[in-house]
Amino acid sequence: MRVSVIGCGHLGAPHAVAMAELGHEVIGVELDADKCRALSTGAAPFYEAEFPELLAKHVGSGRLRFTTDLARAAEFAELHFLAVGTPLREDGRTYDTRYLTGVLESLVPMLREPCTIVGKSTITIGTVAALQQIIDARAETDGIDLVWNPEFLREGHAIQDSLSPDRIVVGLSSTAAQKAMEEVYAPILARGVEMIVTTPATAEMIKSAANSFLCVKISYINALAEACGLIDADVNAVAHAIGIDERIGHAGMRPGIGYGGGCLPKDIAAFSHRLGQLGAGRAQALLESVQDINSARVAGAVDLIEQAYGGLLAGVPVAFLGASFKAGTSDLRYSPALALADRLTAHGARPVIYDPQAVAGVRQLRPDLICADVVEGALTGAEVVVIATEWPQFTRDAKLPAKAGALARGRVLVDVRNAVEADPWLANGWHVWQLGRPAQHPECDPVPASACR
Ligand SMILES: NC(=O)c1ccc[n+]([C@@H]2O[C@H](COP(=O)([O-])OP(=O)(O)OC[C@H]3O[C@@H](n4cnc5c(N)ncnc54)[C@H](O)[C@@H]3O)[C@@H](O)[C@H]2O)c1
Ligand SMILES: O=c1ccn([C@@H]2O[C@H](COP(=O)(O)OP(=O)(O)O[C@H]3O[C@H](CO)[C@@H](O)[C@H](O)[C@H]3O)[C@@H](O)[C@H]2O)c(=O)[nH]1
Repeated sequence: MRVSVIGCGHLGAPHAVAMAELGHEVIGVELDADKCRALSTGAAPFYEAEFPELLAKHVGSGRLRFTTDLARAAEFAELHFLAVGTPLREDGRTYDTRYLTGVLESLVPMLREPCTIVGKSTITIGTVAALQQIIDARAETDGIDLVWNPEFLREGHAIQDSLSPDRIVVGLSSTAAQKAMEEVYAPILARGVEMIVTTPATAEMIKSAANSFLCVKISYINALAEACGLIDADVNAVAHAIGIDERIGHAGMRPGIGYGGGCLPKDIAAFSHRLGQLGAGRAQALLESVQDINSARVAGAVDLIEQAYGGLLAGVPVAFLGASFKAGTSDLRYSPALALADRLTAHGARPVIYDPQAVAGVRQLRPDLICADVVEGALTGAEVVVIATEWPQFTRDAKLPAKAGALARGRVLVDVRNAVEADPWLANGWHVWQLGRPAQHPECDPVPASACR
């Protein structure tokens, strides 16, 4: 098929590449000229595994092109994916849909043939009906169908999730639209992936419900981490043990400093507000308490760092490892790691940030923060080492404890992602602190933490 992808960011660019990999002719439309230029030369504008290779392959073959000119897409494609951003408005609880409405207001009058417009951006309940009105008012030809096809990809797994999704959800209202969706996803459907064909309203609900449930799970284990901290119990052991029951599962049960990123925080905020508007007060109250738990995580991490250091943090040099909102991405949107760096700074600490993929982004976004180009730069002279993002370079490198020991002044490791394997750190004389777990000490483990101070 001839396909366009309008908005080539963290969702749209991998989706465009995936569509080319499925065999379609693809034109990506990206408003940001620098990003568009980079993509056109096969250069990835952000870190995402497997993306650069497939981008170069399909730009090279000519099957995938990028432009800033929407008119080229209007003329070329029989199916248009919308993948522009839907950030929160300043009120912090409703989506700003101006990018979606802007694209539709421009695109629809340019269309000369019947075609399918497929929304992938995340929206709230009732938005498709409002967007349909734009099409009805501006279309100059019949046969323009609007479908909502929410996306479930995770950053860091964007290619894999696009090519092998768990399910495909399509909210639509015509058989022509259903045929178009079956055609564009045919190679995936042929592998047995289920396509859930439903109404636009149900598709909107499915996406909001999925992301908010992920938040519920994360906040549940994080609330248990708080409780474990009160009784010297081990939340990692709790998560492991309860997750063996397949009704609970291990996925999405890693305790830490809370969910961040460009999706979960905004999506649960918008969904809970919308539920309130719709009169679903109990569901709204549930999601509000999930958000409260999440908001408290960063402050809890500062308390743990103070406890681990054994005093106030004013003037204390901290090796701050990690800045992106999770491992596997350079994305800094709503990063709990950056929020923690800010809070430590507000307590007078002196964090020096190192991240394997996000240092350039931090320097651009937050020139006030101090960054190091290499991990050694952050470690040198540190009194405390904080693992703020669970990159395997920090959590699985057995040589890091000795390297850190040679460069740092203190031997205090605080892992606010509960992801580190403690043994190599303990063997190198480090004290290891994690959220909702008893501290581990080199000489006197398994004696309770308080006995070591
Ligand atoms: N990031 C993810 O993993 C993910 C996953 C599922 C759903 N989503 C949803 O997808 C949407 C996009 O998210 P994102 O993370 O890719 O955002 P993003 O900010 O990375 O990308 C959006 C892109 O759209 C471009 N754009 C804006 N207006 C445009 C226009 N008129 N024409 C062409 N391009 C335009 C922007 O320049 C930007 O590059 C959001 O609704 C988000 O909630 C994102
Ligand atoms: O057990 C866990 C899992 C995740 N997180 C945190 O939760 C946030 C989100 O993680 P993840 O869900 O992996 O990242 P995203 O790439 O933002 O993906 C989510 O948001 C996308 C945008 O809507 C959806 O498409 C995906 O299905 C959904 O997982 C990050 O800060 C993680 O560190 C935890 O703290 N514990």
